[in-house]
Amino acid sequence: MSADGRQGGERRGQGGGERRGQGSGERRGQGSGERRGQGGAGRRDGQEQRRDTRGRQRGAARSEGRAGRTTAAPSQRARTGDQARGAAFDALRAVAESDAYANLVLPPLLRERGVTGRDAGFATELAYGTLRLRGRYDAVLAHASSRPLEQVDGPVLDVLRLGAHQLLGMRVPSHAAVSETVALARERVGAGAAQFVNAVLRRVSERTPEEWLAVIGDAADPDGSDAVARLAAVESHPAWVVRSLREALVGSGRPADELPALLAADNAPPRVTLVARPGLVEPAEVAEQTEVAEQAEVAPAGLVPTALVLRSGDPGALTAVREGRAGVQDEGSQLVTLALVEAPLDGPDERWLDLCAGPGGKAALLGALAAGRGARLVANEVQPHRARLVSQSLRAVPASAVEEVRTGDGREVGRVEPGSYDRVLLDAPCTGLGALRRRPESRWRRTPADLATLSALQRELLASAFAAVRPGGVVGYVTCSPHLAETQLVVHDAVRAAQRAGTSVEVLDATPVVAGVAPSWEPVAGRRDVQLWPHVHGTDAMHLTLLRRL
Ligand SMILES: C[S@@+](CC[C@H](N)C(=O)[O-])C[C@H]1O[C@@H](n2cnc3c(N)ncnc32)[C@H](O)[C@@H]1O
Repeated sequence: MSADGRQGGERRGQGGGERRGQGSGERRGQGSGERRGQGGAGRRDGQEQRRDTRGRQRGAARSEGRAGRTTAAPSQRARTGDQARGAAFDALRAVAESDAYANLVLPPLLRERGVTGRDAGFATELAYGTLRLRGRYDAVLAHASSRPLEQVDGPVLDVLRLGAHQLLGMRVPSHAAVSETVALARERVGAGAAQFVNAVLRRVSERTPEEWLAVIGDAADPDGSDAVARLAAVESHPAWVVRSLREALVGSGRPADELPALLAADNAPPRVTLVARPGLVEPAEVAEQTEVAEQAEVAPAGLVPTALVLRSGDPGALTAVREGRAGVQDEGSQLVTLALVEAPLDGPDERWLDLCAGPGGKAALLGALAAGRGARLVANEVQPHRARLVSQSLRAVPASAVEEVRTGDGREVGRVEPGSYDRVLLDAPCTGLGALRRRPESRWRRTPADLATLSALQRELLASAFAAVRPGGVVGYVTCSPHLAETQLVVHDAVRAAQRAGTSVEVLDATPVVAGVAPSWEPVAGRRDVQLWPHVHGTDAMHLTLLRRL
């Protein structure tokens, strides 16, 4: 909870995600790989004071150069609504109408409107939290509304969801949450709809969040026999995702009863993790820069030595991040990259390939490590604009360690350059079901049909990786999805297909390698691959299988 009675907002830029169709991985702009500019909540600057205890902006009119409006009648002032809520609403509409990504539309909206500091944090948590918890809030609103939600216009429903998140997810005082949201409704969807919003939100405010969870859980699962339906409603995930995550937990050797904790972790804003790229900057130097930047605070992230958690402040304010010597990168991404580089290898270790490199977070870490070992990296990416981001991400890596950043279809590389690389990273395009906390809307967009398309692509890319690596070389197969159809099944099928085609590949035991780079990580009995989890490791649910071509 913040000093003004609301829960702290999410840092801007936290809710990563990629453009549609680009599969998984880190967020766009990450380091330049991941997004920058995570100002938002938690900043101890003058902006913090600008929101009063009712969650309203104070002095916003003055700071936005519209001081003249403050002389208007109170009713007229209310109609101007609130810039932060307005921006959150517009982001939700862009997501609904234009298939936009919230984390791509909201930051520019906030910049254009001069919403900064604490207000930006409020708007970000409001938008991202509302999107993540949409399923839960729709179940609540269905109870509170006199009309079936299917008959409520999209913009009105989005206003209601924003109100529900303030009441139940952000603990904005009820009177402020209702009156400010009704003002927003009046401004954006009209007076009649505002009355409806008022009536529904008042009903929502009559119960505590805990009471609502019991109500919607019981409605979804009246006789206590359908745990998936209950969890889907209460933890706001589509039922097929709940089932898939349960299968992934069990299939990776974890107990099914961890499922509620996993789903809850998907609903929490992720922490901002920095990578200090080895040889380019020391973690201690990054920490010192945060002292200079004053508004930042870092601490070791805990799993791998390159990772630091940025507790507050804007990563973009750090010189090392601006220069590309450090970046914003999930700790799981760091772990799998470090593990590939540490995998035992006989013979030369000179030429590395990142087969699906965009936007370049792992490529930058690989490049930094390659520079320290006298190796050279080829980074391949199918989309030209993402290949440009890879180059940007590699800007601090010595040129001698970067052979080429190229645009091309990774499925062709094995055929065109057979047996040419000592280590190959395949960070495959995937559903991103392991990074739902970063991509607020993605759980509602993904469908089981995506799995068929993506897993076919993953198999082809892995076949290409097997062909591109030299005999004795190592392939790291990585996804930021734990879905078994994208992890274990793809590996199993691709190994068998390679065998049939005359290429022998063995699955290496990744556990000693990962234990070497992440001493606090605990292996799971009976498994040679590695599956990370947000509720256990605080990372995205990254998967790693290490393979050697024989
Ligand atoms: C999971 S992301 C990679 C994230 C990246 N490794 C990082 O750490 O920043 C997958 C990438 O694969 C790219 N991709 C999709 N199909 C591809 C293909 N056929 N060949 C090469 N890259 C492809 C996508 O555009 C996307 O940039």
